[in-house]
Amino acid sequence: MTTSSELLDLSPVMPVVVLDEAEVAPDVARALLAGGIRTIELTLRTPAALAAIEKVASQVPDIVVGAGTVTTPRQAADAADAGAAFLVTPGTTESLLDAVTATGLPFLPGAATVSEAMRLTERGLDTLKFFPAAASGGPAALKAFAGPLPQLTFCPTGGVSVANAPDYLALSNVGCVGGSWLTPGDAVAARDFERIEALAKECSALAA
Ligand SMILES: O=C(O)C(=O)C[C@H](O)[C@H](O)COP(=O)(O)O
Repeated sequence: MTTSSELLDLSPVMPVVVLDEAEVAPDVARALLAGGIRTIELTLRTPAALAAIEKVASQVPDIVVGAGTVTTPRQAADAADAGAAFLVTPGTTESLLDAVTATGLPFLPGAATVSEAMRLTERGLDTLKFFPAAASGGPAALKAFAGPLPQLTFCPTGGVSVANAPDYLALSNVGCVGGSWLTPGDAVAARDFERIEALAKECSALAA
């Protein structure tokens, strides 16, 4: 996997995962894989995140592990050092873009408006995260983006569910959707990997 566009082709849903304990990360990744999901975005929202990325990268080589919630240049470098294979940012600033580009990793920069998407196009980028998707207009907004900006492909995230994912996935400019519902906090805390696998199966059956 060398490009962000290939990243979106791996699974119809990119799990957005928040972990409080790094130890559980490999089993969460294995449950997702068993359910047919081939990517995992571990968000840098918790102190455990970088260690979790390291563990998945070294122990579960069949899943493509990335870092999400990358909001500072330092986090971009730290995630790359931890072994992240891709980076995801909720929004973009010039310094953050410089830092994620410097890692050499594929990345999904966040945009919520046409102007933000156009600025990223000026930087040579064509594969973006649309965040917060539901609050920014949902599928109707993305469908409208495709008129003036048909060259862009999005991963909408934020308020996406198994129920509304098909509405996004049916659009010409959506490669996959992202969401946290595959790995509910209570399922992770209870080590209920069967539930995570079942949620992953439901997602991998969605048509991309
Ligand atoms: O953490 C980030 O980098 C984000 O940009 C936000 C997450 O992708 C969304 O918060 C997930 O949204 P839900 O699936 O609605 O829980």
